[in-house]
Amino acid sequence: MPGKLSSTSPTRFAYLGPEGTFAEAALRTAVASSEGARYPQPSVPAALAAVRSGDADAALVPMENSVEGSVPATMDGLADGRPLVITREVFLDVSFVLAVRPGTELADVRSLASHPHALAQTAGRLAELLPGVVPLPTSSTAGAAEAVAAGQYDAAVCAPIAAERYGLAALVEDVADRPGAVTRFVLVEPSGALPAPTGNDKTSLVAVVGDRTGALLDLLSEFAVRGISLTRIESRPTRERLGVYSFSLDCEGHVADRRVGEALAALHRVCDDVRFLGSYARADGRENKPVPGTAADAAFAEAEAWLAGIRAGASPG
Ligand SMILES: O=C(O)C(=O)Cc1ccccc1
Repeated sequence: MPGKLSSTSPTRFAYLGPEGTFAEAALRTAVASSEGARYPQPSVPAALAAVRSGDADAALVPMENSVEGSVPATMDGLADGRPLVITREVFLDVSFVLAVRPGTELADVRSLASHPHALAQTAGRLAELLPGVVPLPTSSTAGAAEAVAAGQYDAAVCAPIAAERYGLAALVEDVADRPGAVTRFVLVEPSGALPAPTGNDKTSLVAVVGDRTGALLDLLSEFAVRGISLTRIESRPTRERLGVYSFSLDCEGHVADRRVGEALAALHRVCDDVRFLGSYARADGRENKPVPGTAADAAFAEAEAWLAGIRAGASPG
């Protein structure tokens, strides 16, 4: 693996590279350089593989965008393979420039490349600016900028900082169709890492439901009856056959909270498969909804004591 760090290094952070990606910007906002070394990877699967192999201690990868939705490589990379867990989420405002080699004008641009999410968020403007130019996907925005510098494409959609990093000129600034886009990144670590509850946490998981009537309703009910609010749910193909899906979701609360732990245990009973993807501090600037008194840890503890009493032969109270 290029640039592998020695095991005596401080924390080794893999990220979707090369230098100049939004993932790098997100990592810089989340982790001071004194806390570890940054370690660019050519793709999301490569960043996750670096953690699985032990070449990196953690990886920062894009999870979803407010305009374009989830990043399939991250969703599928976390759902399959050796288990990893999310220990942190990071939100980043993204804005794009159309970057070219200095001297290139719009009329010279015959090829254009970027990460599919960047292309999707700029499709309207690009069609106006460059009619007839078919955009090509790359594994990152900065990867496209690097390829433009190498003469592989005429233009890239990337962060202003990537244009600078690869000696390109920003021919058009702010090329997004909708201003204000936010991307959510996640820091993932080997399974077993579990940040302590903060009181405002989220839990992520993937559940495979059976091909039967009401299977998704059963899954949702386990959250609803315990007063747990979902913040995201989406289906992904399991790639086994059409008709079998996994549901990737985030809910409010920490696995250490009784209601969340019991919901997870219930899913383990009612779903074909459940993978815990981590509990971590909520970082979108919003507060979890108030927990009904009947779903608080104290209510679970009281009910458990009551049941234990019955089982021990105490007179029903
Ligand atoms: O390619 C990048 O720079 C990334 O970090 C992925 C991405 C792509 C488009 C918008 C946000 C994040």
